Amino acid sequence: MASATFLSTLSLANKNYLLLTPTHACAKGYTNNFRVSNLPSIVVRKEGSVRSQGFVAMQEKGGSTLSDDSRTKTPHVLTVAGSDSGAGAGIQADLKACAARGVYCSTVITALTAQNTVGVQGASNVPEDFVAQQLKSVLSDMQVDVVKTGMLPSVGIVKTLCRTLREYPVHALVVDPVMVSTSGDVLAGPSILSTFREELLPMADIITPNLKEASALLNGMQLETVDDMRSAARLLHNMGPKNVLVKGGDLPDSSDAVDILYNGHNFYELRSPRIRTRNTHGTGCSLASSIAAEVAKGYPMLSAVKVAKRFVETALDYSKEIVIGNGPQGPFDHLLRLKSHSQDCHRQQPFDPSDLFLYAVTDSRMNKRWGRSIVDAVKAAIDGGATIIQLREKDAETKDFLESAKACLRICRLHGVPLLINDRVDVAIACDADGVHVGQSDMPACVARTLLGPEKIIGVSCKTPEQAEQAWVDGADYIGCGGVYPTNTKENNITVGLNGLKTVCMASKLPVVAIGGIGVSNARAVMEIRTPNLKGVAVVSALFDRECVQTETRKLHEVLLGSNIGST
Ligand SMILES: Nc1ncnc2c1ncn2[C@@H]1O[C@H](COP(=O)(O)OP(=O)(O)O)[C@@H](O)[C@H]1O
Ligand SMILES: Cc1ncc(COP(=O)(O)O)c(N)n1
Ligand SMILES: [Mg+2]
Repeated sequence: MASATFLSTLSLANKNYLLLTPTHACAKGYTNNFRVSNLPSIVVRKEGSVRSQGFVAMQEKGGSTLSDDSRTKTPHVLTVAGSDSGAGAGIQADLKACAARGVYCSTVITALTAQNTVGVQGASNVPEDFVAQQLKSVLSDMQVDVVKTGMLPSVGIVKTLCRTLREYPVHALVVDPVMVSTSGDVLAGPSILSTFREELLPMADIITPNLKEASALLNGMQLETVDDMRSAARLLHNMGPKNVLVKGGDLPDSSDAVDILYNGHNFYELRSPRIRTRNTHGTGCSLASSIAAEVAKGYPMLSAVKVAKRFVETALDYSKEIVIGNGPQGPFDHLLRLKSHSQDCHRQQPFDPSDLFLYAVTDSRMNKRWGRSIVDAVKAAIDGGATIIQLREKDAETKDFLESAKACLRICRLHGVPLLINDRVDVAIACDADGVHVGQSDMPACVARTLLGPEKIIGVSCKTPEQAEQAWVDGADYIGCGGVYPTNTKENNITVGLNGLKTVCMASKLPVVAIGGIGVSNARAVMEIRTPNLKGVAVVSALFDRECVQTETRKLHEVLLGSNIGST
């Protein structure tokens, strides 16, 4: 890097600093801890430090305030590892772990492996100079916080990495000294051991060997007990890394998954119950990436390791029964999403506006008055022809509400009827309902959308064209418009009438369901306003404040069919 980019040196608190231009600092990867776009700023680098810890940014105007602006940057982990064609371990596991932990992950690929749940069928190293090129591309531009290493299959690649890291220092280095896959296949031979010991380990903030790898680094030392793991951690620490985590996933006869963390002063024995599952392929890679992710967010090492271990344990527990591949070691599900899609009868259907045809909205007080449970009420409404259900339980205790919601969801899924939760986004998430319905003073639809994800159904109550427009902008799927007629279900509710309904329908880009005082006697009049996006009626009292929910629902269904709209 040309020395012309140095502005000058500066003495602050008896330490020498180099002042770099932001462009230069950015190119060198020194800007990890603050916002570069906040120009004009001067980057101050502590002279002689190899790492970027302790970097400070200083405003050019108003000279004396030093500020760490780290909050504005996206945490970024670079993984330097091998590709696993089966995507359980290696680069693919790293990407998934980082995504699950909410950090950005870039990738430098060191080797391609032909791999599945049976084992490793082949491997091909990426040429050393191309590894160097990938490293430079990412590190010179992308403000990496933490580098995490996995499969480093040759001495040349290890040396290339160490050299590049000296040129482009990062905040922390996490080394998973991958040598043997869980299936027992060799991923990096013994020839790399001395380069690991002499060059890479001393640069590491943490190394995460499993039992076999710790043993190999310690010339074949036998590791069979937790005490052995402690001794190994101490010996490995002498090789120079700041922290050593000896992983005990493969510890024989242990009912717990025990890992030992040693930082040169203290030992921490981290225990979690051993999950009984075949799906442990990629646990080591995912643990190291998750540690890197937490460190990139700014957490101290002990917290990072604890959170990472809890994450792997949670994902293993969630994934213990998923079936991928025929071999002895399956991958697990980092994003905790695969199970619900594999159970056909529990799959959520995509939203279809014609589902709004006969929309049954429960009310616990009414059901109580008639001596029926919410679950029985929902069952009866579905039997009578309800096409979508909303649980609107304003007085229920959260625990009871959640239990009823889960029971109702089972019934709804069996019948292919969507189930939404009124107002309580937390309950909807907890029971994996099909969506929520929110009012104008509830959680804004755009926030609910962020929490629920893109495919859940979101409905919003609207009385005006402006509210309908906002619902569209916020990413809602439908709007509920009313009260069309006066109703006792809601206190102080303004009645918009058929005219108000028509105005909102004509302005709305979304499908509309009419609500408020609607029943057998007036449903036809509502549907006869005949705007194409009015898809149905939502009903509370006319179904649930009656003796027989099923009969009332059926009657309303017939009236709606007679009005010749909507459902096909
Ligand atoms: N069956 C399991 N249940 C819970 N945690 C596990 C299980 N197997 C491994 N782990 C944990 O996963 C992480 C990776 O460990 P390990 O499998 O020993 O590493 P590697 O994949 O490198 O061989 C460790 O934190 C370990 O304790
Ligand atoms: C490309 C590649 N890198 C690493 C591993 C280690 O896997 P595990 O995390 O199960 O020990 C692997 N099997 N393949
Ligand atoms: Mg393993």
